[in-house]
Amino acid sequence: MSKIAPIALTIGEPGGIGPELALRAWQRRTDNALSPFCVLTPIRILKQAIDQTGIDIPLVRLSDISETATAFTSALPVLDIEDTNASIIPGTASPATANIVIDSITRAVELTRSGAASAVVTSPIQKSALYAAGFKHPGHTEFLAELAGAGTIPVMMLANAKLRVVPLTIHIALAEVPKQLTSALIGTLCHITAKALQRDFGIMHPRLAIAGLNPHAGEDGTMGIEEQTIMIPAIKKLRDDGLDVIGPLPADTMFHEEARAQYDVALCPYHDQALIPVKTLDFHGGVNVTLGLPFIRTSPDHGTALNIAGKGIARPDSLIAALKMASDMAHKRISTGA
Ligand SMILES: NC(=O)c1ccc[n+]([C@@H]2O[C@H](COP(=O)([O-])OP(=O)(O)OC[C@H]3O[C@@H](n4cnc5c(N)ncnc54)[C@H](O)[C@@H]3O)[C@@H](O)[C@H]2O)c1
Ligand SMILES: N[C@H](C(=O)O)[C@H](O)COP(=O)(O)O
Repeated sequence: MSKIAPIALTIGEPGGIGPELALRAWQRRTDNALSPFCVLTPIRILKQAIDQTGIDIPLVRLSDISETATAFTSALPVLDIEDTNASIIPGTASPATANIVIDSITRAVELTRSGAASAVVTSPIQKSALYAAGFKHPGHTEFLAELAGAGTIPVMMLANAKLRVVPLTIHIALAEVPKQLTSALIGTLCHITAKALQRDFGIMHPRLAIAGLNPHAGEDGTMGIEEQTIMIPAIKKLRDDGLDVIGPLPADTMFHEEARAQYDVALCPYHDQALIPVKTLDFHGGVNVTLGLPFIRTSPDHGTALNIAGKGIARPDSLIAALKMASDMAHKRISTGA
């Protein structure tokens, strides 16, 4: 298999489960055949997680990310981020550590864009704590798009072995959804999704299914008109462009097993419509991947889980799945030259 550069893993919210999951993932590196990764963080955050959880693994401070592969066999590699020395309390998210969280993401993107890292894998952030510190982006997805440069349109996709979903609108109030859902938005996001499924997931003829916004996909315009005015014209245009698209489908009946067999990805007008089925079908196997970026980014599908942070009981499955997906994507891009 081709060799890839190391994966850059961000620390996420230090008071959440991110630090202990990094320890656990390294601990299970051999069983899961994980590609070498390093964590971008002040090392004391991982030392504290070791003390608190009892996950007793060796750490090694790198002077350069290129040392990751050699170090990875015997210790978890750590690349330093400037410390604010703010105290960290497991189970409490704090704006005082926002600079660490943001620097870790920014540095991971720099390393990946320069080719020193093959992918960014992000640990969960506590959005409210970052907002309190002045962070202006709804989440990673939008922040990464800004770091990627003007004109980047990021597409959030969550995937597990049973389902792939894309929310067409992301972190906005439900009342805003009908205002932001346009034919142009649907068209653009469907094209980005189809291209990414071809390039990174080996699905050469992707089948897209679009969920309606209203109950029963509007019941022919009697329960809402957005299907008629926005969604059906967008789907017609996408078919004219050569894409395999069905919809708008009633959202309540498109996620059972036989229905899921009809498509490769479901695109849904709003966040919860897309994320509830995927997280319900397989929470611990889910990965959040951002399509449309000029670099690879994946993430576990769960959040900071403050209620269990520091106890050593958080499951690393989703982080491991995210690390594996990032590595698979990087290998595929090398082998196909894509
Ligand atoms: N990629 C990200 O950065 C990301 C993703 C989702 C949520 N979040 C943020 O996380 C914060 C908390 O969100 P939430 O409470 O809705 O969701 P959550 O995923 O943090 O927690 C939901 C439930 O699942 C459990 N859980 C989560 N991960 C687990 C794991 N690895 N092992 C065992 N149990 C686990 C938690 O204990 C909790 O009971 C919010 O600020 C949210 O915005 C961030
Ligand atoms: N919407 C995602 C979820 O609920 O899993 C999550 O908040 C992550 O968003 P970012 O990757 O943009 O931070």
